[in-house]
Amino acid sequence: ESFTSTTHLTQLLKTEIALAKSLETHLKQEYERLDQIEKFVNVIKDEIRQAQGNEEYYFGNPVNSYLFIKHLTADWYNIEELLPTNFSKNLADKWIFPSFEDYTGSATGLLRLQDTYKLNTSQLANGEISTKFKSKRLSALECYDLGRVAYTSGDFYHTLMWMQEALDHLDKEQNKTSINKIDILDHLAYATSQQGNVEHALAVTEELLKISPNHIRANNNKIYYETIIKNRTLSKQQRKGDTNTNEALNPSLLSANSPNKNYKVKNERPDDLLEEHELYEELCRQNQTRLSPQREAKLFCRYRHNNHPLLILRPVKEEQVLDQPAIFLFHDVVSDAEIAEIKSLASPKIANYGVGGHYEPHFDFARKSEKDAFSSLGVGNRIATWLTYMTDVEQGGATVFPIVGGHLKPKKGSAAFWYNLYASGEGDYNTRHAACPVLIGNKWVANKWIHERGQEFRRPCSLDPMA
Ligand SMILES: O=C(O)CCC(=O)C(=O)O
Ligand SMILES: [Fe+2]
Repeated sequence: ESFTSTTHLTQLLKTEIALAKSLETHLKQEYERLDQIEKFVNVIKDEIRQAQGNEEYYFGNPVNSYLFIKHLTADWYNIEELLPTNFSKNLADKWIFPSFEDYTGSATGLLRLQDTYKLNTSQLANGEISTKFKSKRLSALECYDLGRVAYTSGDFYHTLMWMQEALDHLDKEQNKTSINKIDILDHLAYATSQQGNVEHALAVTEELLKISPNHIRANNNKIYYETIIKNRTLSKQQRKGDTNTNEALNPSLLSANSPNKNYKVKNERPDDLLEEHELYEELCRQNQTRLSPQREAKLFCRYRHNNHPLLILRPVKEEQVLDQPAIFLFHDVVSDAEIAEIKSLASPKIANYGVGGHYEPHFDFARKSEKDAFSSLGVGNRIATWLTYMTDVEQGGATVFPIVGGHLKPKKGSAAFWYNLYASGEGDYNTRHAACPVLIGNKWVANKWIHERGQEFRRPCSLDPMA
């Protein structure tokens, strides 16, 4: 019978071999897929174990909260693709997930903290935010992903730092499969050249080509970088009339410089920062107002009652923290119960700052050019600000006054007070202020703006514009 003829069976054996091979490949892919999902589950289970019941402390660490948002966005998007259709849709219908903007926002917040508080990339990546606060050491992939966010927004200053860091971590990692060295080198070379280090970009590109000689972009870039260096050298030679061969033209010399061996590269922060912004950051790094002894001598603390019967029984602790403009702190003016109540009232006057959360320098009053700023309210301009601090902030998050050098550290239950307008109704430009990024902890504030209407007797007008 032909069905059992040896020739036929031999033919079918080939089929079986192909089947076994194909199934094995499939199984291998399935194991890899499940392995990836399992790794992700383990990461987030570990995170839950650390965060649950300890939320304030855990999320008060900027690296922890950045990674947390990343797990629920970028990382989850990658895992989603490994799951059956509708799996994630069913979850998304039931639960709130952060958006991709939340992810890039928290990355930007982390990079902002790095700039404002001059945090060293390696220390941050090793989880050493400060001597007191530690978090986990970032993996090469996590460093790379942070660099990717910077790269996508055209921020090559931070891309360079984080790709370099990713490379250093990769060298030390046992399990190197998490991220491809080629991808890191590719980004590093580009960021490096964008930051003006063409020779180094060429060295990095050559390092990449050693691993992947046929990498198309790298090959093109190599030619491009070499051309730049050559033209630059030529023009230098023309200027000097110098005919010596420049060292930079010798590619073997360049590739001898391994890009991950502490190669000194120029990485300057873009210098389009406003002078005010530099002042603001500088003030954020200080931990107090710096005043001359003469000015400091004018400041005072006292109990204040304004002849109000209740306040006579229990006067308010008043501390003047700045003379010009006069800024006061009133201590222990709101109770925990009141704070809880205020926090529950979602309103634009209440702010909760997250990772790197801040508020750039601004005035609370409307300038003359902004004629209609508060017209819909019909209450006039903001005469004064009463800013209640509803949390202590472990590190950072001060309210600073860049023009006059004021620095107020948030203190739970205290409130800051200052006049934005002179009695004439003119704005006091020295009241320009900002909220520094929160480095560690959580910051809640409530603003009470006191408007002009209704204050006519309490603070009568003056005709002197600066009174
Ligand atoms: O949060 C702060 O320290 C200041 C907030 C502020 O200036 C504002 O909300 O207008
Ligand atoms: Fe303000």
